[in-house]
Amino acid sequence: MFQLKWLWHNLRGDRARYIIALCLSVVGCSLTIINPYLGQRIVDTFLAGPDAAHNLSDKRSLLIGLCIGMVGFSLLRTSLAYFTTMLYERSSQNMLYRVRIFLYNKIQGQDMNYYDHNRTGDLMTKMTGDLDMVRHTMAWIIKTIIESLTIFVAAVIYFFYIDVELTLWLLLLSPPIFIVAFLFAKRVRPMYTDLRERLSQLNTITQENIAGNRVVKAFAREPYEVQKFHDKNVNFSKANKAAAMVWLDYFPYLETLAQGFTVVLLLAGGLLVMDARITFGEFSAFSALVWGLSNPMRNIGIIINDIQRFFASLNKIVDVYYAHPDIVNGHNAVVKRRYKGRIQFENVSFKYDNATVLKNISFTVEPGETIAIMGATGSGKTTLINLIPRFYDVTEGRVLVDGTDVRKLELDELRGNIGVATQDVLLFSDTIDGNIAYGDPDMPEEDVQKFAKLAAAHDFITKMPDGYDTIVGERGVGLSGGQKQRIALARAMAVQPPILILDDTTSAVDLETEEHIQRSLRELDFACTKIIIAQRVSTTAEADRILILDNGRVVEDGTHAELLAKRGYYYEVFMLQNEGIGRQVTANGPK
Ligand SMILES: Nc1ncnc2c1ncn2[C@@H]1O[C@H](COP(=O)(O)OP(=O)(O)OP(=O)(O)O)[C@@H](O)[C@H]1O
Repeated sequence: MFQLKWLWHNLRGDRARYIIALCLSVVGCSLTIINPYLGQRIVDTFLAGPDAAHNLSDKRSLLIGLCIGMVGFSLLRTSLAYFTTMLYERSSQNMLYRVRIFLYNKIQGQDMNYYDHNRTGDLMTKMTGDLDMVRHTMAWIIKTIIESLTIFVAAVIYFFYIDVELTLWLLLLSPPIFIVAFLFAKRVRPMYTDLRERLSQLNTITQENIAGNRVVKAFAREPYEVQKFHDKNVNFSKANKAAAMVWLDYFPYLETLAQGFTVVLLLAGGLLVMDARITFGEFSAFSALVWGLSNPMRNIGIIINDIQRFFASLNKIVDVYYAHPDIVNGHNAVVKRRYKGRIQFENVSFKYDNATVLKNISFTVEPGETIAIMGATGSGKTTLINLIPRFYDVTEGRVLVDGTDVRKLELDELRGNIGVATQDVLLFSDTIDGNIAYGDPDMPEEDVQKFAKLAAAHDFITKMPDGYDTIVGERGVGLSGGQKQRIALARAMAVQPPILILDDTTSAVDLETEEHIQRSLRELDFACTKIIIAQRVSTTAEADRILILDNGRVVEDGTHAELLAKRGYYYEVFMLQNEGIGRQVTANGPK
């Protein structure tokens, strides 16, 4: 069975420990028949046998020996159970640790397409609840199955040894119990798959809500969000109750049948005692061990419930476990090269699923050139630059860096040569220093400050209470939009890449600061090809070339002056913006 194979595979490193735990479970549970046997001897020899009174005075040492034996075996069983549980816990926790690392690496290695199609809340559920269900299976479900089976088999063998007929009478109850259990399992299985899905929706809502709490507050939508959460919570709770109710439908039958063991024992066993076919001691052994038959039957419901949860969780985990990104590292470069920074797009088209976003785009950027990309929102600018570091692969055509198709370049080397400041700025919960030096944690303090100055961030950073050691919260909470952008820009420049991609990075900074940044970008002390997405003519005007995108196509391509002369989209934007900013930029370039 696939699930067991998967568990076995991932138990690597702890297999011996786990097998020992299973063996000890079997040994420990087999010992359960010893005390009823000793009890049987005590009853037959000292309480109910024909020579009981005589034996009580004559064989006192045997009685003491049997009693000590009972206490000794109880202690032995308890110690074994303690040791066994420890082994189960250690092996299952070790496995959980390994699989969690594996899954985390898998998730890290996925491409953008994967993240587009997977909800964060769902991935979090896989990494936490689902993985813990797998651990629970190893440490509890399999253990309980093995122990219940061992006790059942040991009790049946012992019963057969005492009286075959009475044992068969008792076993008559097993087939109906298995039928009821089978019907229950069949009905409850889809419910747990559904339950797992609802849990994931609940987690997704919670995660989105916490991450987006500023938007929620800004729109005063707390009651709406509470209601949304409430709906999902009710949804999950209802599914949980429904699954529990199904169990209650079957529980009375299972419980009655399990109780039936005692009834059959009392009736049939009592008759056999009266017929003197079995002794009182044997009857007492039967009654002491009858739980060995009825308890596993009672546990069946709980075990089936947990197994179904395990199946639902494992199905989710293997989605990640066996997921293969489309964009992979073809080979590992021994020495990472520094590129010159030549970028070519050759007849590039791109589709997200079925929607074509870029159509037949061709252009070349020479090393050291600065190219600006402008266009209406949704025209495909971000998508276009995402193709250079291979966040996505082209659908048609080729993207080349230094004359080589990016799909043939080593991925880490390629990405290591590109500094990106994305449109949505994400800063980590770390110091400002740590955020700027993210691409090179060994970066000296002076360099961090140098790039912060270039990004016009140094002044506001030094005014903060702890300067560069100020911890910025998740998503850069505590900083303004423009401040976050400047830290992200410093982070991108700090790796001194031969290719720098800036996606609307100065949209939230004032014009004066932007000018400072423009100057810095012009005067960078390392060779660098720059691709800048911008909406302001003041940003694009100085670029060596400007591309205008419209609906996924390059509709204008030229210098500032050439595009103004064309009197197309760029000219219109220029006119609109110049009216607003007092004609800072002229048709001959910026002043
Ligand atoms: N991950 C995605 N999955 C599916 N469609 C997407 C995805 N990202 C963007 N799109 C679609 O692709 C088109 C181009 O988006 P893109 O982000 O490249 O535009 P843009 O020009 O950068 O816009 P903006 O200036 O608003 O940032 C849009 O229609 C958008 O809805």
